[in-house]
Amino acid sequence: MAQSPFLRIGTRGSALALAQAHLVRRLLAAAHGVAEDDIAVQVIKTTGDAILDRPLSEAGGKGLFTREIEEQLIDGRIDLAVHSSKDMPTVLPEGLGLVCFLKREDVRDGFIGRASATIAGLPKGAVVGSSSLRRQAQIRRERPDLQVVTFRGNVQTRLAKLNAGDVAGTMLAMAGLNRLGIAHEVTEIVAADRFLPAVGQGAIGIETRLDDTRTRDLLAPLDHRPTALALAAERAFLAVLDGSCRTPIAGLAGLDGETLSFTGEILRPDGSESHVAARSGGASDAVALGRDAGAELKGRAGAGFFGPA
Ligand SMILES: NCc1[nH]cc(CCC(=O)O)c1CC(=O)O
Repeated sequence: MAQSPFLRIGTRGSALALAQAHLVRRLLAAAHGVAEDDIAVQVIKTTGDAILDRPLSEAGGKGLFTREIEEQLIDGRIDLAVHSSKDMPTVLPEGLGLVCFLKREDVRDGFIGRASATIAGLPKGAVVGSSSLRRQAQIRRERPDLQVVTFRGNVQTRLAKLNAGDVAGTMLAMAGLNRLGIAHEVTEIVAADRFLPAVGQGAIGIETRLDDTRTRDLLAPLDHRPTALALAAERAFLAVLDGSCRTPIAGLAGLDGETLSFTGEILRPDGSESHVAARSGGASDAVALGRDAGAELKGRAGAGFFGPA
């Protein structure tokens, strides 16, 4: 590596995070005609990586996976941080922003079943593992008889628990499985209008200091406008509703020509009730579309919808 690298990327150390950071490194090297070795990838351990024994929603939520990385951005020890947009809080530290989104991967969830290839085929009362409150609620809505258990750890840990027979099935994002080259494990791909995905699912987001024009200019060729517009709508929706991380929320936007369509959903944790709001409009209205759908659902849900605070 050169004396001082062309760029310094910060990332978490999970296999998925590393795959994503290396993808961004490859794209940046190709876009600017530099060697991949001239772009440093720095692994940063976060509080979230260290907590494996309880649901993250109880440990303090989404910021747990980003704080240490953001400190290094602010200190200038790294130039950019590569994230799964899905894991990013809607409010970022002062001076930082998600300034670039790569073209989105598959937005859908995949079911990996052992007792049955499909969710519908699972025996009555079967145990399904999921770490996501959204997926837990969506599974319970379809199959109130199933026992849904919280299932933490990275993708590999979860597959190991599945193979050990701890559960009859689990659900993971197709995007992560594709990036890890293990999508062949999936026994049922679930359509996005059946399990509406998490806000940001499948989209890699890149965070920088907002005043770092050099890095922002270097990232510009990687930015995928349809994904960025979809994320603007989805994150505006989440920001209206995101009282806490203990809330099953889903949202997905897509650009067709210059028309942006957004669908958002909130669910009771037990899946017994859900509400959907949809909006479409011009690309320049992305934030307003998401916000408006969020406000509608907030009004329809009323206090206590997501359960006791
Ligand atoms: N919270 C973990 C997480 N964050 C992003 C992904 C998958 C990749 C993506 O959605 O972009 C995953 C794993 C999963 O949900 O299966």
